[in-house]
Amino acid sequence: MCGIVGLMANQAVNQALYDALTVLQHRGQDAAGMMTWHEGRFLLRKSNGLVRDVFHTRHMRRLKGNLGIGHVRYPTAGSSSEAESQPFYVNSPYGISLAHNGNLTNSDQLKQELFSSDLRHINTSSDSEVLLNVFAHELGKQGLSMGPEDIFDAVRRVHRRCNGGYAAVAIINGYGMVAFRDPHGIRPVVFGTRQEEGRQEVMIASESVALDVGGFELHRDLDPGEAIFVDLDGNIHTQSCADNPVLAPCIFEHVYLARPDSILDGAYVYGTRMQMGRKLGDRIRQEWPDYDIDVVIPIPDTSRTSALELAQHLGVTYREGFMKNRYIGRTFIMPGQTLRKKSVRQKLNAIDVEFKGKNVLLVDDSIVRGTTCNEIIQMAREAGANKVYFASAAPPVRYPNVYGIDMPSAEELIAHGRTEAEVGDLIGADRMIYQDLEDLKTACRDVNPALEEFDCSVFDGRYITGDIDEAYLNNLEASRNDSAKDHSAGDHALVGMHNQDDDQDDDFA
Ligand SMILES: O=P(O)(O)OC[C@H]1O[C@H](OP(=O)(O)OP(=O)(O)O)[C@H](O)[C@@H]1O
Ligand SMILES: NC(=O)CC[C@H](N)C(=O)O
Ligand SMILES: [Mg+2]
Repeated sequence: MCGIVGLMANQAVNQALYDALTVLQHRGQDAAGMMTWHEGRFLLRKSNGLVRDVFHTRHMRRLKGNLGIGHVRYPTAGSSSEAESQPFYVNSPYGISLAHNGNLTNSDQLKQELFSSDLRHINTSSDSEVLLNVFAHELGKQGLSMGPEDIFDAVRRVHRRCNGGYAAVAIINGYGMVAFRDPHGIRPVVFGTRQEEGRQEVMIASESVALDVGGFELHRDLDPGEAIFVDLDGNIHTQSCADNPVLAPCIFEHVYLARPDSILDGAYVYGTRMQMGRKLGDRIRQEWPDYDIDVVIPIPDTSRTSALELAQHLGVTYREGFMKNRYIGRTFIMPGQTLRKKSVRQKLNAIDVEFKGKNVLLVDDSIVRGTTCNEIIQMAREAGANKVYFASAAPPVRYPNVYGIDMPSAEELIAHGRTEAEVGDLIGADRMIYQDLEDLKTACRDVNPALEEFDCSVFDGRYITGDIDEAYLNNLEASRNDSAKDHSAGDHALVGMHNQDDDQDDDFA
């Protein structure tokens, strides 16, 4: 769940892209990058760190041009090295740069094909470099003087070759900006426009909040399998490029990933989270009619929306019993369990008076590894709570994610192979309440009834792309579990395959 953005404007795009990346920061905290296009040349700045740390004034000054794309990264493949941060670039055909959110599930096979049939070399272990090269190869079949139809044909062939979840935005040198979404629409991508001195400017982004901050009017989401091409005059062309598109967006975007003020596939995330709170309230009423909860306390940030609605629905007092350190980012998307665990205590602190002698219901949006709830329950007890109940606005997370969320290992998921009550015991809760999966889906459909299907694989183990088997999951677990990552976390100092520039002062200044 990285964040992507692309902008075709009639003025310099660097600041607007920076602003958009800042509001997409919750989708990736490991690395950030921006590629602009100016007078037939690509200009790149990318590095590890938050947006504010990666782009300094000297970089911004050099990111010239009226066309550009940007990326914030949360790795799901390869390493967290700066060399695998995005956007990526290939010189042939035309010169293409691409930023990707998601995860390809057949990237090993594609890499092989790229080498042996397409005569292309992949220099990193990133699946996004694979996606770019497949796109480039397919585009290369079109020859010179391409039109929108040729680009859509290339995307059609990308869909036939690539499996998994992907939303991507790209610049084609001399032609314009392209974006496409996988045939299940697993990862989100929207587009919108604004008028600037009578001319249309177009932004494409993972979430609508990026458009809001730039004053763009949201047109719509890309449909599953659809591509959009914006030519250099700002004209928009769209086409469905998949053989059998079926919208099945990742439901975890609504649970946790997206910002509540985003509208994804026609549903306000704020609204879907409120509905999750109501449904959870209904479940408590049903299964625990004589509940003795004195106060409902959310685990900031993401659970706030559903916890408030849950409290109101049950008629119980809602209190902000944990204060969040605003300078610590999201802990779930941090690399490594040691860092995640340490960060929970740094991030959240209890206000004792809200706990002392009370039966508290702590509400989180989801429990994944159990890092947060373990610490939080202890903190509630240390603050003097009488009983500590725990509710999750999502069902138990029991299966790995293969479409762009870094949950590679079933063994690391606290609910894997456990009942709800067993999880409650393990985290030390006096009672445990989980959302029901059907209720979660209904919560989203209550906001947009057109949403029929979802990717719910982390909850039900059903992988919508149909290509995930035991062997794939075993391989993923072995290569990406926490200890495997610790081993490969060595020295990622960049030795300079990319980002060379002739003024050479920037990286050393
Ligand atoms: O069971 P775990 O492995 O701890 O994962 C789940 C927790 O992680 C997320 O919080 P995070 O701190 O990432 O972000 P937030 O501030 O947006 O809630 C999520 O909101 C849960 O609180
Ligand atoms: N979270 C994502 O969307 C990750 C994109 C890509 N798979 C990477 O690892 O860089
Ligand atoms: Mg949280």
